[in-house]
Amino acid sequence: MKDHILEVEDLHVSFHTQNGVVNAVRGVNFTLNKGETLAIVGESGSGKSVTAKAIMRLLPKQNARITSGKINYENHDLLDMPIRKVQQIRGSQISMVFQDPMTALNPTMKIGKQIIEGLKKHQNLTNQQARIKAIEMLKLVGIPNAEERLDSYPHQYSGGMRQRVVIAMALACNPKILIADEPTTALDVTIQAQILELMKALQKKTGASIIIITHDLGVVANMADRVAVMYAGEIVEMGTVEEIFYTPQHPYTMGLLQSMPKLHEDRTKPLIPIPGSPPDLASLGAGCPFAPRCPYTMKVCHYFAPGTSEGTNGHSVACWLQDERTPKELQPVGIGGTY
Ligand SMILES: Nc1ncnc2c1ncn2[C@@H]1O[C@H](COP(=O)(O)OP(=O)(O)OP(=O)(O)O)[C@@H](O)[C@H]1O
Repeated sequence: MKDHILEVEDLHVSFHTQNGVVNAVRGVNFTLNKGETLAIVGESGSGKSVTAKAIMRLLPKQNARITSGKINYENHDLLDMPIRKVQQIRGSQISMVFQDPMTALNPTMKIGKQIIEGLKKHQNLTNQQARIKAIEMLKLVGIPNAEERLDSYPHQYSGGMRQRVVIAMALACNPKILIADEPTTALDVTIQAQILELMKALQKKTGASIIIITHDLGVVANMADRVAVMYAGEIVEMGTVEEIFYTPQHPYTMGLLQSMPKLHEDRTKPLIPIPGSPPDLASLGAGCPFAPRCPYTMKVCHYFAPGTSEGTNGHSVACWLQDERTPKELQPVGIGGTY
């Protein structure tokens, strides 16, 4: 696996719903390197969270099906592993932080007890050792009066403090991978910056790899080494953060760059939304799913889905415009820019 800690290969996930089968993730491939941060971006409903939940085997049993694919973690396929084994890995080697910290916290249990239980379960510590470590973790994430705060309930913490606790819990066992799904979306800008700094500092300390799912290009610029852009259940472009920001190749990526907030830009400046809306994942046609919204569409786009072309350094794009048979003059001039 070279320096890869995680390899996702041809992942397909569908949901059985009243409206038919929703193909939420359609052939996703990516690798995560040791110590790197990979951002997954895309509009709502593009399959970001479903991809993350598939890695953690946290999809709802009732209607979700992983129809094919492999998720290799340290040379073992997580999809082929008994769930008990996955549960051991989850929380100790791969941790997840969600947008709403209350999904990870039990409202009726004191914060200290929740952290201590997790530590005892995954690290075989005694009560006393786990308590010391819990205080240490709360201090590390900047909770004042950590020792006293162990005895508080989640509702006695502010939203930002609760998310710090969740990050402390997620990192308490030194996971090798942290998956953060919109971890700061619900928080105000100052707290958001503090939480991101905290994640980076902890990553530096532990060497963990991070997958961060976000709508915010400021967060991407601040955190990511590489970026995967998702649309309609597929990764349509993937590259380093510089490639994605400065030389985007997929018209969808270009549209996203104009429609999402950026770090150093006046945040009151109006954003330009991508016209139209994402396709119905229960009834996708044969062509490129972005074709109905694409300003550069060609005839072929409506009939055949594009393959993925690999550029330099792993910058890949799934778009007919980048096909070698497409005349260069039809290719859009990149709408990159500052971030
Ligand atoms: N429990 C579910 N039952 C049925 N369909 C679902 C379920 N969860 C997700 N989906 C489908 O999968 C698609 C992708 O969902 P996902 O949550 O991955 O989107 P996302 O890119 O993370 O969006 P957001 O940014 O809003 O979180 C959705 O559009 C929806 O159609």
